Order: sequence, then C-alpha cells, then structure tokens
Amino acid sequence: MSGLIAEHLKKSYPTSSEPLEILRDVSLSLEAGQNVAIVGPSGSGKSTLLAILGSLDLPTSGILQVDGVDPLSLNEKELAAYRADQVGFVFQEHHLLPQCTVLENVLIPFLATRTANAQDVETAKSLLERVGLAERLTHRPAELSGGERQRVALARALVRDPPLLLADEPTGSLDQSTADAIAELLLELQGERQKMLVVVTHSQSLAAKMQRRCQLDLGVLEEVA
Ligand SMILES: Nc1ncnc2c1ncn2[C@@H]1O[C@H](COP(=O)(O)OP(=O)(O)OP(=O)(O)O)[C@@H](O)[C@H]1O
Repeated sequence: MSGLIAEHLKKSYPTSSEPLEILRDVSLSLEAGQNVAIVGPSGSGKSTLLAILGSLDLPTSGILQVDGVDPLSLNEKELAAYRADQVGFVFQEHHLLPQCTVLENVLIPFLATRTANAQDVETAKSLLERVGLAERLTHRPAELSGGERQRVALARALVRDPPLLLADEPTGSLDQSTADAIAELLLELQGERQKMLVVVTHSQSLAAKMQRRCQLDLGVLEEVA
C-alpha cells in the first residue's frame, strides 16, 4: 500500500523508577502529495516522532509502513538502504559538510549505498538549478547565506527522489523573510513532486501554510484546525 501509515506508536525511555513515556499513542497517515505540520510544546516529543517516522529511532511499539515497506522489520543494512531510498531529511541546521562543494553535498545521499554516477550528477545539478543555486555549484557552504545553505539542504533531501520528506524546524534558524521563502520553496517542491511531507515546527506561520496541522501533547497526536 502506498503512503505513510503510523499506528499506535509508543515511545518510552527506561528510568530508575517508572519508564518515561514520550509518545503514548500516536497515529498518523499521509498520502503522496499531502503535507502536515506537527506542532506542540517544547519537549512534547515532536523530534522523537519525526525520528521514528524516518527510522532514525525505533518506537517501543506500534506499526509503521512507508509505501508498503515495514521499516521495523528490516535489519541494519536493509534499514540504511531503505532510509536512503525512501526518506529525505531537512533539519534546522543544514548539516552540510564544510569541506565539500555545494554539488558534492547534494550528492552525499547516494554515497549511503553506492558511488554517484553521471546521471546522479545531472539530477543534483538540475535540483540545484531548481532551488536557484545553478551558479553556486563549486562554492563551499561557508560562502553561502543561511537561506542558500537551506536551499542546498532541500536539494540534498530530494536528490534520491524519496517519497517521504521529513523536516525538523526547517526555517528555525532563518529571519522571517528568508524563512517564508524557504517554506514556500519546500512546499512547491513537495507539491510538484507529489511527496509526503511532515514538518515539525514552532512557527505558526509555517504551520499555517501546511494542508494539515497535528498537535502533539502529553504523548497523544490530535488533528487541529
Ligand atoms: N535518549 C533519551 N533518553 C531519555 N529521554 C529522552 C531521550 N531523548 C529524548 N528524550 C526526552 O524526550 C522528550 C521529547 O524530546 P523531543 O526532542 O522529541 O521534544 P520536542 O517536542 O521535539 O522538543 P523541542 O520542541 O524543544 O525541540 C524530552 O523530554 C526529552 O528530554
């Protein structure tokens, strides 16, 4: 089945007394072309949920399926390949490699499973053109503005054409007008490529741009207006 299906996810951490329950019962489903914002108080588990949806972390229990694949059933090697193929990540900080050029940074997701080929380079170049950085291929991240670095991060997240995009405060380090431009670009890219997009954010203006908003509080996720 296509789409993202998360059902009854729980996440708790052991402590010396009672386990610390972060996610009690979280369900979320999403289809290609849909986007959703996850909002909620600080410490409510938004980043934890995003990490579980992206298989960077494991739930304590629950069901997860992305385009028919159950990542919870995969071994470590399969999981690395699954993440590289199925999930594009955008973080608050761009996590670009400072010693690599813009183009090399965008090619990095290929290196998870193989070396990049000529077709990959073309894909990366055309994405960099799409995000407005065609003239900056050989620049290093330090030579770019914060907004430009986040454009590179968007191109990197999309370069393997994953069905699922996950973004954790993608505009959190940017001034308002740059944040608005990056949010618009993220949503344009998601819409034109019919990706599934989950964005964790404290920003009301970013959440307001999304098709759906879900509030995470006390370990439970609820759709809000
Ligand atoms: N490895 C861990 N062991 C124990 N507790 C953890 C661990 N990782 C996260 N937590 C706790 O889980 C809770 C949720 O953290 P998380 O970062 O997911 O929240 P958040 O909603 O994204 O917060 P913020 O909005 O401030 O970024 C926090 O109380 C945090 O301390």
